[in-house]
Amino acid sequence: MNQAKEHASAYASLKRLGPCLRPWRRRLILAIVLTMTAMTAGLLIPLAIQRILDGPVATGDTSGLIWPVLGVALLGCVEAGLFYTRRKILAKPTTRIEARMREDLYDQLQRLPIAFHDRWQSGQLLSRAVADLSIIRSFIAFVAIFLVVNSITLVAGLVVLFTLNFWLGLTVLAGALPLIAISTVFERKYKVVARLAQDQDGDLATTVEESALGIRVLKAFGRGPHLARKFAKQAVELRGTEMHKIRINSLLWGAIVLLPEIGIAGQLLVGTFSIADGTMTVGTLVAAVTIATYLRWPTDSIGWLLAETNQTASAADRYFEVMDEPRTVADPPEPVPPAAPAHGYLRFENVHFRHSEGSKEILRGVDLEVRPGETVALVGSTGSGKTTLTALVARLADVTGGRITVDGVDIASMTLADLRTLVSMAFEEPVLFSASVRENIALGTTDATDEQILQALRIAQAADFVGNLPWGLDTRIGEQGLSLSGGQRQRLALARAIVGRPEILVLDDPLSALDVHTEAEVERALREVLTGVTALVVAHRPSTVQLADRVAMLADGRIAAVGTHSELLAGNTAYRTLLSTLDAPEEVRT
Ligand SMILES: Nc1ncnc2c1ncn2[C@@H]1O[C@H](COP(=O)(O)OP(=O)(O)OP(=O)(O)O)[C@@H](O)[C@H]1O
Repeated sequence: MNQAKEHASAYASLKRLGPCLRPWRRRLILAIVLTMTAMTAGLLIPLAIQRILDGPVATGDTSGLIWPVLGVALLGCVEAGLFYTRRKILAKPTTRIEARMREDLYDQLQRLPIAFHDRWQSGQLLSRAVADLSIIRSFIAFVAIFLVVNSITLVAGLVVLFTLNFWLGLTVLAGALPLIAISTVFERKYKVVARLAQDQDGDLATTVEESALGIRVLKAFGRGPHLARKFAKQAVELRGTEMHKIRINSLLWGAIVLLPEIGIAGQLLVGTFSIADGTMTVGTLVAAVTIATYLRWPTDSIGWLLAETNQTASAADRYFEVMDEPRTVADPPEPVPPAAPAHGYLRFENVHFRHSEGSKEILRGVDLEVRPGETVALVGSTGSGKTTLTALVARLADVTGGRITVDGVDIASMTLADLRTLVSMAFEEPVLFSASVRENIALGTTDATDEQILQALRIAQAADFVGNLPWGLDTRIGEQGLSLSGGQRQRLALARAIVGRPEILVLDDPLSALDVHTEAEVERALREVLTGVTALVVAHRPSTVQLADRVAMLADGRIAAVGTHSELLAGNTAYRTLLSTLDAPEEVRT
């Protein structure tokens, strides 16, 4: 990409922040005006000094000294007061803008399809939600304002200098121009390294997060040292990139210190000769040097501010990368309400599914009906697509062909909220959140009463152990419920699935983590719930098959056989073979 294109793309990225800033534009403009006024006050101080030196100091007449001195003090107070006010009036908009963008990002993450989350590392999302948004906040609060103000101050200061004395102005300009050119070159290099550091930071966050979540697996397999080495390697890479950033910055700062000093030396040289031949006053030289010193921050900062601007452009790119992801699983433009009253009649009609364009088709024409109140167990060899099929019922992904209906209404034509009131799920891996038991169960339905929660816990055989927790329903369960046993977590996940009394229950083998005794208890309880509900249950164990009225066998992306367990056992060789590969007590197989 050439330089013009790069600038255009950084500008385009920053321009996209416009709508986020629009509600606060008056305050932002006021902040720029206040900062401009403060800088002007600062620029006037050297002119007052010139008056003092060429007046009272040169003539020895101190009678008129009071006004310029008061003027300097007043200008100082105005400058300080305006800087304070700028910070104060910007605090609210910048933190609000950051919070709003963070909320929007979180909302987008909730609405993006599972396929997106399968593709993206969570650490990358975390670093976008935290580090990148804080870069954007500091850009709005500081960098953007000073980029405008410092550029104007630089031009205004040079105009004042040229007005004081042409040659003094030229000397400062001769120092400033190469500095700005050098800064611009460094800034371009810095941008590339800054983006690399942001991405590496995201990778590092992913490793830390995954190691924290998977700590049990890592310990059990003794993989801690391996992960530690991976982490150390990533940390060293990030350090290398940060060192590269520091090297670029050091060279820039070298130029930033050297060139203005040379400019001041030049001013002193020109000024002293001019004073000697009587074409300049001492006051003018001191004023010019003071202005040149005052212009050092606006000059020095241009490169750094441009680098920060580029860093913000890449933070904005990273933010909008996520925000631009299409919400492929979304409400239809003209939703159809579910049938009323709902019966929970679930039908798969020639359902096809593939994960992405061109990838292998996992489901290749699934036809299956689950009648109201019926429980159908879904069996199939590993990788045959059972989990995929169940995920389609709650639209965690959308079918790529055919359709799924509930009571004759295509689920793709309902709102997601309506569909997810009708359909509830429990997964093989029960995920619990860092919250109270009550909050974890109430995820299943937003307006659950304590009575409904307790009823769901009783059915899932979880009421006793929850009752024994130190604060009952209010007990906070650790991150992902790690302080509970696998069986306890699974029972809470089941309670969550049934608390909203859905018409259709989809269970992706939620019994797999339970011991034989507890599994039997939950199965007994489930039988009660399943009476009034349509259920599709993925079964990995023959004992789970016992829950079902009928069994559907998935093979080669289609339903290869449907019938009762005994029918299939008696008449289907493939079913018998499949069951023989599953882990089960002998008595269940017959
Ligand atoms: N995100 C994904 N992208 C591409 N392929 C995937 C993805 N997730 C799963 N698959 C593939 O889809 C196929 C079906 O997977 P699925 O998890 O539905 O099988 P399953 O029958 O539930 O298996 P198991 O009994 O082992 O749980 C597998 O071949 C799997 O590798």
